[in-house]
Amino acid sequence: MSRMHLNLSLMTPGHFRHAWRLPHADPLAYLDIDHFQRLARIAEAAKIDAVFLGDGPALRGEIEDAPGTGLDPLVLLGNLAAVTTHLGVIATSSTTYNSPYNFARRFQALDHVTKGRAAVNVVTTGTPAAAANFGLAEHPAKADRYRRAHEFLDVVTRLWDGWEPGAVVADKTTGRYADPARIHRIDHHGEFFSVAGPLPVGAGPQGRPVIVQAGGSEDGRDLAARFADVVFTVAQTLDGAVAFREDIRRRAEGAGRDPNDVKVSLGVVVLTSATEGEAQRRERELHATLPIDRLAGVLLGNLGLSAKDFGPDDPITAADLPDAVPGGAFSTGFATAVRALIAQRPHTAGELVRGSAGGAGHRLLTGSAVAVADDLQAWFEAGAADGFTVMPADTAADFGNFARLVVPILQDRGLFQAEYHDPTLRGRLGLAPARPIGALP
Ligand SMILES: Cc1cc2nc3c(=O)[nH]c(=O)nc-3n(C[C@H](O)[C@H](O)[C@H](O)COP(=O)(O)O)c2cc1C
Repeated sequence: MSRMHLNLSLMTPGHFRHAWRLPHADPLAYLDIDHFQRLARIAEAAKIDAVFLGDGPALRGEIEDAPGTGLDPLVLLGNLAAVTTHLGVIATSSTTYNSPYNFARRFQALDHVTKGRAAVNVVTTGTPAAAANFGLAEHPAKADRYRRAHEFLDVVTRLWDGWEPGAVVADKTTGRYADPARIHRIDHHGEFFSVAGPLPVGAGPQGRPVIVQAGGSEDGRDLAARFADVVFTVAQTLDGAVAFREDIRRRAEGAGRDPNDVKVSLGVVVLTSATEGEAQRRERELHATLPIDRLAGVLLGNLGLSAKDFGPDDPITAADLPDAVPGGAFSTGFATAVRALIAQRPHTAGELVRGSAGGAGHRLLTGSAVAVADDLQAWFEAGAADGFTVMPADTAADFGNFARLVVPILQDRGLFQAEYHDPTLRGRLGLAPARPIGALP
């Protein structure tokens, strides 16, 4: 029986960003390293593959009603390496608002300090506000962001591959430390970057950190087909998820890769408790924290609709939707997921907001541990994903509930690992050893 992969998001206070209002919640937990170390230990005890943090280099969302983006994921996740031994760490980082040399160096360092458990979730950044933090008058157009991302990852992977195995000889007798002939410059000159290389040190245990990609547009899918080891995706419908995974595998094959070397990790917001009744009660409590009118306006904007035309309780039909996702949407992937839901039947913006935990697209799965396990098993066995990136609805409750209540059911069914069988994340994901995509001189 094939096994699913499971990642857990550390997003705090939860994928319900307004969960900070609940009586038990600590409104500053998203800044507390003890909170995150506690979560990392819970995840490792459950044999979770990796913990994950989304990110954007700007204050995102309305800070007036909820915390948005939190601590820099690289700094935070690097700290968790010190309190874990097997748990992978997936830090989101931008190809638009970074230099490839520093990016390559930082994630190579993360692979060394985690002893082969590092992954980067590459995004082109969906938050226009980031542009002003980097001296740009406006957020680059998506096509330009993706063209830059291709060159960016080509440079990064070639830098990661720049030191051949055995470049360090460390001969104490002759005093020769390394063989310069086995350490390669890349001398890249392209549209966006000029980078000489090499990096100051050689590769970590994985050769290359695992590359996760999140972006569901045509350009996003092409980038994933060429570089991604894992694609983090979003779907509200089973058919939509199955079609996306088939498309990614087809595109990877078209890029000359083995489609089994690209794993699809489907995002799902999980709200689970020991009983169905308690889960439903908690869902009502979390829904009550949402500023529905404002969030409905954000969601309508992502669909290319206006809050002037649709109130939170007005049904949106497929006929109301523009032919294509608007260019300014946070993510085509998210908007496509919601459009697929509306294509099944009309939904109100309020329903869509509640059904995606107040966000813009990930499916909310509420239920008892058995019901959640049944649902994940059904989507996995239908070919919707190679695994899931589980986003706790209320991290203070659902992170631990998922790890302690749902994971053992999946393990008992033979659907998830009961032990860590490989010390590196790349090995555990069943990925081919890292190999040069860009040609070394
Ligand atoms: C599942 C998923 C997760 C994403 N997470 C982030 C994120 O954490 N930060 C971010 O800036 N963009 C995120 N995005 C958006 C894209 O990565 C990217 O930033 C850009 O908006 C293009 O997305 P698109 O190809 O889906 O249109 C995410 C997209 C998807 C589909």
